[in-house]
Amino acid sequence: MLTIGLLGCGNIGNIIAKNHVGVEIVALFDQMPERAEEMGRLCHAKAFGDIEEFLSEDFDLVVEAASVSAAQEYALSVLEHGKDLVVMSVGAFADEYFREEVTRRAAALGRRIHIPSGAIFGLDNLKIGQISGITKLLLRTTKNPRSLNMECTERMLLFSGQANECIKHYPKNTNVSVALELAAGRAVEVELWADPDVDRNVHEIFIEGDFGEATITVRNRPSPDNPSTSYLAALSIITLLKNLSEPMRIGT
Ligand SMILES: NC(=O)C1=CN([C@@H]2O[C@H](COP(=O)(O)OP(=O)(O)OC[C@H]3O[C@@H](n4cnc5c(N)ncnc54)[C@H](OP(=O)(O)O)[C@@H]3O)[C@@H](O)[C@H]2O)C=CC1
Ligand SMILES: O=C([O-])CC(=O)C(=O)O
Repeated sequence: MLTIGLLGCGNIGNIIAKNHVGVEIVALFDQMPERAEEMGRLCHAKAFGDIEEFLSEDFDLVVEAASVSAAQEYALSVLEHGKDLVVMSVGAFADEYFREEVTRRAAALGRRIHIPSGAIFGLDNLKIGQISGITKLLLRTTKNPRSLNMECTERMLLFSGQANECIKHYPKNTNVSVALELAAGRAVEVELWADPDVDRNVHEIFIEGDFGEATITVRNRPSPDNPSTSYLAALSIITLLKNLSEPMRIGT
């Protein structure tokens, strides 16, 4: 069975710990050591307070569910320790130089980096953008101000522009925009709205290209323990882990 180490023992980490399928969690790390220890009691895995010791433990793959800065800080080290990597904080790869460095190192070391579909649908066939023209790619994200850690009394446009700029300002809320960018192999326009009248994390994706047009609307339930993060994101990573060791691959 695939063995994993969880880097980040917050909301997504806890959902994985309680619901994982087809993998064994053996090691845990969080910058708040008490969170790793508490989770260790829950899933009988070893909690580490030191990243080097965590990465030196014997397991196959690190699941990062911590933060964009954690992904940037530890990705190379994970690969150097002979482990594959699942990155939830995909905004880390908005930095092209960093992305190329990590990809080069993974190739040299024979390691793999997996990016889950996270809080959206449609990432699979959007990859056709790597071989066929996509002329428009817009993500409109709308969240309750609570999910954005702010207050407002009416619908308000917080950001309009490119994904790689948006993620710098909203690293806890717009990782999906960078996932879209990586899948399609082109820039993504982003609008980020706060709306006190919505109780879901809504992602509307507008795509036009040689294939035709597509519009995808995802109305996500926020996670009970972290309203910034949609519950779908945690389900997505659990499913990715389940599928990693299955012989048949589904989706582009
Ligand atoms: N790709 C996608 O579609 C989506 C991605 N995400 C991203 O997934 C990640 C996890 O989400 P979620 O579980 O809800 O977040 P939480 O904040 O609930 O949990 C993250 C945990 O990781 C810890 N952490 C943060 N930085 C570091 C670090 N440098 N080293 C070790 N531990 C660290 C946090 O500590 P502390 O509380 O002290 O910061 C916290 O305990 C986030 O980056 C989020 O933005 C979320 C939704 C969708
Ligand atoms: O969970 C969501 O709805 C999206 C999110 O926070 C992100 O992409 O960072």
